[in-house]
Amino acid sequence: MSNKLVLVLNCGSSSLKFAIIDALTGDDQISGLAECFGLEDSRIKWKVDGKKQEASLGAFTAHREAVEYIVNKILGDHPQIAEQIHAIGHRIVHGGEKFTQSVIIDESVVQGIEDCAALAPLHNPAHLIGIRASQASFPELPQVAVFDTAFHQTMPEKAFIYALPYKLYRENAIRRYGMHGTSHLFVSREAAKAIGKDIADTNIICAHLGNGASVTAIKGGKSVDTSMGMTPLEGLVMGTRCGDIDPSIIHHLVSRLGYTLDEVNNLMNKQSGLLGISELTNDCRGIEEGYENGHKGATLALEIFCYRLAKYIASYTVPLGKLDALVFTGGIGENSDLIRAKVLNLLEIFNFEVDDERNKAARFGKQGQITTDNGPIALVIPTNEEWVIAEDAMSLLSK
Ligand SMILES: Nc1ncnc2c1ncn2[C@@H]1O[C@H](COP(=O)(O)OP(=O)(O)O)[C@@H](O)[C@H]1O
Ligand SMILES: CC(=O)OP(=O)(O)O
Ligand SMILES: [Mg+2]
Repeated sequence: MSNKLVLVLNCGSSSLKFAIIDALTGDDQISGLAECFGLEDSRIKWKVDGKKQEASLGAFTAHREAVEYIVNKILGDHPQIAEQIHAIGHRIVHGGEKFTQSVIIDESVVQGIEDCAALAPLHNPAHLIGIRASQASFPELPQVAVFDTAFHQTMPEKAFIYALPYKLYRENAIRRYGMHGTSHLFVSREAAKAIGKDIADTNIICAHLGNGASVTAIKGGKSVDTSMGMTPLEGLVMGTRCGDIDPSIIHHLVSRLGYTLDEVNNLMNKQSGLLGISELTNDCRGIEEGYENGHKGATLALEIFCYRLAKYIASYTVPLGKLDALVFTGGIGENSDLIRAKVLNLLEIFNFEVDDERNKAARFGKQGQITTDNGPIALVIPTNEEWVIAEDAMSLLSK
């Protein structure tokens, strides 16, 4: 059978991740990242057959130029790959309540994504630019939207309604939506396979720890609670995002300390989290290095990150009742044996017993159990959001 390749685009506010991926096997033929949009040194990096390449995109360029570069230069150099692309799959962070599953993009879908932009102002406008650019570059190919929020649409009202006047939900769609759904879905399915259980009978807590981070309680394959909220700001401590804080701090910053609302938004999204606490870096590798060298800020940031995460994990035993596996994924979850061990030790009440050898072995893309066989199971499962997007695109198009 000929390969069914899908070009997957994940447009962020200042970057674009892409992959050309086989929907059947999940293997990527080409993958890369265009970054520093709008700055003097916008650039693109990619990998073909394990070989890394890099180029400048030109000063002050952004999504459109990046898509054009992918089409004209990268695919131009690899026509045998280009001609096997059947569809474009777009990661869309916010689909509100309108999109409960992936859809083929038409003008009404574009309008729907635009309608959700107020709920994800950093993400959805960038996705729309990516959709328009790839429609222009690939007019003959179908485009599919895959939503981060869709997986969490199974949450019950008690998990998604804020304790605000109900009218704000009814009239303004203000509620918790949750993100990283594509990752939580993939990882929970793989975890069920790894422990030899049917996903329908499985209770899993999944911690996706990347630049953004969220934890989800998954019962019978369905999301029943998750830590991100109306936007990706709620919940855990993240690279540059604060996660949960007392909402009155916003009023205090504006009325007493003279911040504008835009400055507060920027502060909480881009200057907080690991970066804000450590006063060193948002990158977990740098935080770990600081911690090893006795850097006070990095040590505190690491401690708060693990403490908040452990508290969330413990609280998700409430909707689940019982736990078959705790799963770590995302750049931090897949690589930081230090953070995993710290979190499992904080969860002592559940009797997790870290197996140091297994914990060290499950890094850099390797899946595995990281606890001993004497207690509850914690696993590392590398995520693959791009594969889910490619699979969804091909299965929608074959209907
Ligand atoms: N070996 C490692 N040890 C600890 N943290 C790591 C390691 N490799 C990557 N990370 C961390 O993973 C995070 C990025 O995760 P990733 O899932 O790639 O993010 P994104 O949300 O952009 O997809 C960064 O904080 C990075 O420092
Ligand atoms: C929703 C979100 O936080 O995405 P990312 O982790 O890619 O920033
Ligand atoms: Mg990611």
